[in-house]
Amino acid sequence: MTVHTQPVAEAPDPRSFGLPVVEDGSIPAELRSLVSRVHDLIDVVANTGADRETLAEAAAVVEDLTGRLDVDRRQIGTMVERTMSDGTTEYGTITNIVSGDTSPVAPPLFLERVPGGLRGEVTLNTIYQGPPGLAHGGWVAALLDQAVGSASAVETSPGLTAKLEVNYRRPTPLFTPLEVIGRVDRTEGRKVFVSGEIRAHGEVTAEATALMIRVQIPE
Ligand SMILES: CCCCCCCC/C=C\CCCCCCCC(=O)SCCNC(=O)CCNC(=O)[C@H](O)C(C)(C)COP(=O)(O)OP(=O)(O)OC[C@H]1O[C@@H](n2cnc3c(N)ncnc32)[C@H](O)[C@@H]1OP(=O)(O)O
Repeated sequence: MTVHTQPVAEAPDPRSFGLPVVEDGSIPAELRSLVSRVHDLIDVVANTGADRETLAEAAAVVEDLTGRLDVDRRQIGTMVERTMSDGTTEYGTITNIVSGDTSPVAPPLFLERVPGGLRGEVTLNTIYQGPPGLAHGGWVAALLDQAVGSASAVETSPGLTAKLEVNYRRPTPLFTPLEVIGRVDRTEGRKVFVSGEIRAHGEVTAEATALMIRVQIPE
């Protein structure tokens, strides 16, 4: 007797909220390289002293490239599924401005799991400058928001930030490796109390406490 088996369709992970999902491993190396080159371009453009002729040429080249790349745009909300160092997966929007794989504006921040939360390293260039040589306070808050939000998502389930309090202890320097940490302190139903910090040379430059509210994951 021959038994015909049907391949079982894998149910979509509810953590992707029914949105299109791209696996991080399937992002072409060429796209990753382009994102990185454009990231460098943003920093260079913000600081260039090139002559007018070169600037005009560059603007035309970039305009042309923009036109060529503006095809098959991804749906807003497209998620990336990332496999962490411990083998677990997490979801985030692929263009997330702080840590999205395809965002040329993202620093980028790679967070890895540690007991109770996440830890990552990032070095900021002049794209993120506020005061001279220092990170903009809004970006410091954005890094902390992402770290605590992602920690809450991986330790419990995804949610939105209801409240974020940042204490700026010391200036956060550019061009210096920063350690970014987010952790879950306690959970009460949908409320997740989280905290995190940024360190430069081992010293805390900013710390945050936040309240994440877990959203209903569709059945
Ligand atoms: C369409 C949803 C899709 C979600 C998909 C998520 C995928 C995530 C994937 C991967 C994570 C990656 C990480 C991201 C990191 C970055 C995070 C951000 O940038 S988030 C954007 C900025 N934040 C907002 O835009 C929130 C705007 N606010 C709201 O939408 C609502 O206020 C919300 C959802 C936060 C709460 O609204 P309610 O109606 O669901 O719930 P209520 O009943 O008001 O609150 C629940 C409990 O929380 C308390 N609460 C709410 N806000 C509070 C506050 N500000 N302070 C103190 N308590 C508060 C309330 O008192 C209540 O407590 P009691 O249950 O009664 O004990």
